[in-house]
This record gives sequence, structure tokens and C-alpha cells, in this order.
Amino acid sequence: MGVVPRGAAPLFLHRRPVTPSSCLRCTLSSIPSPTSSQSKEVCNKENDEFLQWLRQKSGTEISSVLSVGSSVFGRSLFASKPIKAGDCILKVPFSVHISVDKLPLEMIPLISNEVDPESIATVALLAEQKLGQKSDWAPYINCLPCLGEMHNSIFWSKEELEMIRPSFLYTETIEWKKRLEKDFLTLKPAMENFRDMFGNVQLENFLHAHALVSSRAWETNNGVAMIPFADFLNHDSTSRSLLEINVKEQRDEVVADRNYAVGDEVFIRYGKYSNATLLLSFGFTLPFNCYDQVRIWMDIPSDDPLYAEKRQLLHDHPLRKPTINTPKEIEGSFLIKQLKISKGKILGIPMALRAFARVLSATSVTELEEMVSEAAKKDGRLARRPLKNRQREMQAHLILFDHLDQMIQSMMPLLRT
Ligand SMILES: C[S@@+](CC[C@H](N)C(=O)[O-])C[C@H]1O[C@@H](n2cnc3c(N)ncnc32)[C@H](O)[C@@H]1O
Repeated sequence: MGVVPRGAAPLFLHRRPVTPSSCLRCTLSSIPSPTSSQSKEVCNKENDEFLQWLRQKSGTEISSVLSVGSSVFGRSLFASKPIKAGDCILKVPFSVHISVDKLPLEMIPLISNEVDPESIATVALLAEQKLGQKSDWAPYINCLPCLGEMHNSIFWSKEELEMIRPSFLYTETIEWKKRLEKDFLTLKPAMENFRDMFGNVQLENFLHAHALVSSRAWETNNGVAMIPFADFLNHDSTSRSLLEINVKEQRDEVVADRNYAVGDEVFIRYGKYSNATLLLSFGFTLPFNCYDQVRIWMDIPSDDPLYAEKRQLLHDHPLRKPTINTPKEIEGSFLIKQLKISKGKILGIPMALRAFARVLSATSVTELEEMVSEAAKKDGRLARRPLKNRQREMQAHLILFDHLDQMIQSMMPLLRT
């Protein structure tokens, strides 16, 4: 899914069961559900109604090889026939999307373009939700998780959030919630102008609908859109299958990246997301996530005797290219991706972070000046190469090591819970 808020922060929690091997196999006629036989019937009925509706609404076959069922990841799609890598396994016409074009034209000028595109799709979803059984999308909307089933970190209690305070996700969650509250207040007057369509939408309804959008919508040519059926596919970071938009045929498609036997759950990759992004936007994390990354925050200690000189140096020689959108609070932060080997090289501690540690390790103005003249002789970038003074280079690594160690120690209580 190409629709996620800013992400990337350390996180080691699992809010949902995440063991693919414990997936329950199920087909349309037998859908295992976690509780009673009564809820199985509800689930079966919902799926039947949904598929019947989908066939009618799209006027075409969406998939001849997938069936709806449930696994530990919630609603899921399973191979109902053998699937081979390269097979196109589903085709969903654009006509079944829920997106901004479902809103009345007179409403569009009232929607500020300062709000997040996901928030605009949220308004379209709220209108369908308000219609209830009268909505053309009712069989689909009935399948969507209710508020209590959403685990996105914006829904965590104060106590739960407190447990991740050392993580950047804590700040990101709070910031993200503030942003959504602002979007809600910006969009509220437009919805009030169309009270018949929306009723009296409360912040809680907006946040729930927004989380549905952020966890199951894609960016399309028509803005952010909910794509029924495709959004029953669960995420696997190792999958190479993505939802593809076929503008010529006016439909979304998924091509299998591997063979599947009958009964296997079929996965796609929503994006190259870290666990923090997954938790913020989708409400789950992966135990093994090849796209995981951790944000390190480092600053010059306020009691450093060369504090002013180092700050000036870093101001005159930024370690990274400044980007327009870099918020102040992440200026001194560095992202470390999960260690992996690429073309024989281990990617790990970013060069900019090593350079920063070298600047921190300096104990005299002369050393700082040497860094500047060394940089001028090379490509202009400060402290990119190991310091000639081996002891000082060692010191820089120790500073880094200490910092990472402290960070890990502050996470320990988190890991024990
Ligand atoms: C696009 S929906 C997929 C269908 C969803 N399982 C359902 O019940 O409708 C995305 C949601 O599915 C769940 N999910 C998807 N992949 C998952 C995974 N690998 N582990 C845990 N939950 C997952 C999360 O709740 C996520 O917000």
C-alpha cells in the first residue's frame, strides 16, 4: 500500500499473532473463526454476500483462483486452485473503488487541499458508512474491522504508549494523532454542510475510518482509494507481489510471485515498511522484517567544552543534505536499517552517524580545523573517513557504542513485557 504517514522508528512489539505457520486453511464453504459456530455462520454469510455483491458491482470475474477465509491475520485470501508464479490472480475494476469521486461534486471545493489525501478518502468512506445498509458498498463495509479490532498505535491507551516512550514511535504516534485531529477539524465544516450525508461525525468515527483507510487503501490515479477484495490480502515483507494499477484496462491487478498450492494463504507486500510504520498505519509488526530500521537520536552533549564550536562546525558543514520537510526534531537523528549484506558490503551504521561521532570525539579546536581541511582536500564532506589519529577514531566508535548500548538498555523493559 503506497499510503503511509512518515515512518521509521525502533520497535520491538507484537500486538497481533504473527506466525504464518499457524494460519488456518479455509475456503468459502468453511471459514474457521476464533469463537463460536454462530460467528462462523456470520462470517460465512458476510463473505457470501460480499462475493455476490462484488460480482454484481464489477460485472466481471475478480478472481478464479482465490477464496476468502480467515487466518491469524484476520480476513485473508487463499488459493482455491493451484497458482503458478507469474499468474495474474486478481483483477479489480476501478469502478468498485471507494475514493473521493464518490463524494458530491459540490462538496469538493469545500475540502481544503491542506489535509492529507488519506483524510479525503476517509470522508468518502464516512459517507458510505453513514448510509449503512443503503450504501452500494454495504456488503464490503460490513466486512471491515470495527474500532475495537484496530491496533494502530494511535488507539493505544496512555499506559500502553508509556511502554514505548524510549522509541521514536511514541513521538510519531502523538504527532500523527495531532495531525489527524487537525484534519478532522478542517474537514468538519464541509461535512456539516452535508449533514444528511454524514450525520454528526465525531473525532472517534473519523479516527476509526482513517485507520481503515491507512491500513487498506492504495494511492491510485484517482487519489487514495479503498479497493475491495484486494484489501483482504495480508502483508509479507518477503513477497515481491504488489498491487499494480493497469490504467489501460482500468483495473488493479496482482501477479503471484511464487507458486501456491490449494489452501495456501496468498500474501503481497504492502511496501518496504519498517515495523514502526506497520504499527502506526496497519496495527501490526513482523518478527522478521527485512525492511526494519531504527532511528537513532544523537546530539552534542550540552556539557561538551567545545559545544559552541561543534555546533557551528555542523551548521557550516551539514552531515546530510537538508530536505525541505525535515522536521526540527529529526534533524539530529539517523536511520539505521536492519543489517544486511549487499554486493559484499554490510550496510549498517550510516556514514553521517560515524562522521557525527568523529566530530563529538574531538577535544580541541585544532582537531576540528583538521577535519575541515581534510574535507576540503576530498569531496567536501566532513569526517567521512577514519581519523588519522587512531586513538581518536577509537574514541569516536566508543561514543557510538555507548550511545547504542544506552539506547538498547532503555528498551530492555519493553522487550521483557
Ligand atoms: C489490508 S488489510 C488485510 C486484511 C485483513 N486481515 C482483514 O481482516 O480484513 C490489513 C490488515 O490486516 C492485518 N495484517 C495484514 N498482514 C498482517 C501480518 N503479516 N501480521 C499481522 N496482521 C496483518 C492487519 O490488521 C492490517 O491492518
